[in-house]
Amino acid sequence: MTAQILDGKATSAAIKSELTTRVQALKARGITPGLGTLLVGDDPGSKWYVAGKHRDCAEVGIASIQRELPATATQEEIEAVVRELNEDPACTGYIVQLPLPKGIDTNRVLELMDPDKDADGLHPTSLGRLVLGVPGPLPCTPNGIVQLLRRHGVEINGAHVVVVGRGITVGRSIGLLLTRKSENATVTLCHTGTRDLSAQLRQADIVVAAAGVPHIVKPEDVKPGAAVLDVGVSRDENGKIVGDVHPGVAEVAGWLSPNPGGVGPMTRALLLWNVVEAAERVV
Ligand SMILES: Nc1nc2c(c(=O)[nH]1)N[C@@H](CN(C=O)c1ccc(C(=O)N[C@@H](CCC(=O)O)C(=O)O)cc1)CN2
Repeated sequence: MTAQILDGKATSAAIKSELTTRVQALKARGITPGLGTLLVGDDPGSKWYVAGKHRDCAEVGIASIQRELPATATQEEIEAVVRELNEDPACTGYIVQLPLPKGIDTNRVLELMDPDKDADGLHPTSLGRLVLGVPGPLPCTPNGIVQLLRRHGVEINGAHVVVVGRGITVGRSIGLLLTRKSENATVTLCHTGTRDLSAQLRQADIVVAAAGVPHIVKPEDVKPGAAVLDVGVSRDENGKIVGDVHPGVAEVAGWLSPNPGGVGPMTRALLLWNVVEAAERVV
């Protein structure tokens, strides 16, 4: 078997095209959605991701507000910019690019954000709303995964999903989405304390690999025909991306998200989605 591709590039392009129409409708009613970004430090990867977010905004007609601080910025200086973005009417949603430099209390920064402007869906209020089933921004990578599966016709209803990794951006939050009545999956969350990861993986109809451990999901761990989403990003000695999923999985799985070109572009598209939805909510 050679797995069918869960094509994040094509799917994100389709979502961006839908969002362009929604942005035009908002503009016709006098509302211009604006995404703010706060980048602290000069990490080349973070710079590249932030630049990509603004390119995406330009593509769909969302305005851009870019704030940058040096790596030496203090907690107070970062919090001052967060307060400015909270007050800026042109900024209808924003993100603080992660990770923040060592020594900065990230949770304190995130908690200071106006939850109604949380474009990442990672503010404690947004996660609480998700638990309670109250409308609000959804975490971008988990929502991107749900969209990628739905738009390729992969059955989520009743599926057993095994998630590897308990980080807040993906592992911990995706279970909240997938166990909603609208998705109706059963979710097992595996992590470094899981005794027999292979045994868990072999039960999965859908695998979400978000551990950041190269090739942690091996072909012999995957049930034939399962859908496998490769979220982990590690780099080899040449800087090339190495995912959490071994390439041999393509011979066993029914569906596989490439990495790059799978979940990453979806994360970017779902960020724009949150900005548009937030603007639509205030109309
Ligand atoms: N505030 C946030 N910080 C971070 C997030 C986030 O969602 N919110 N996620 C990551 C970085 N990230 C977005 O910020 C991100 C990473 C990767 C991609 C992506 O499209 N990757 C490409 C490959 C790119 C490459 O070759 O390096 C792909 O998968 O095809 C998008 C967004 C950490 N910080």
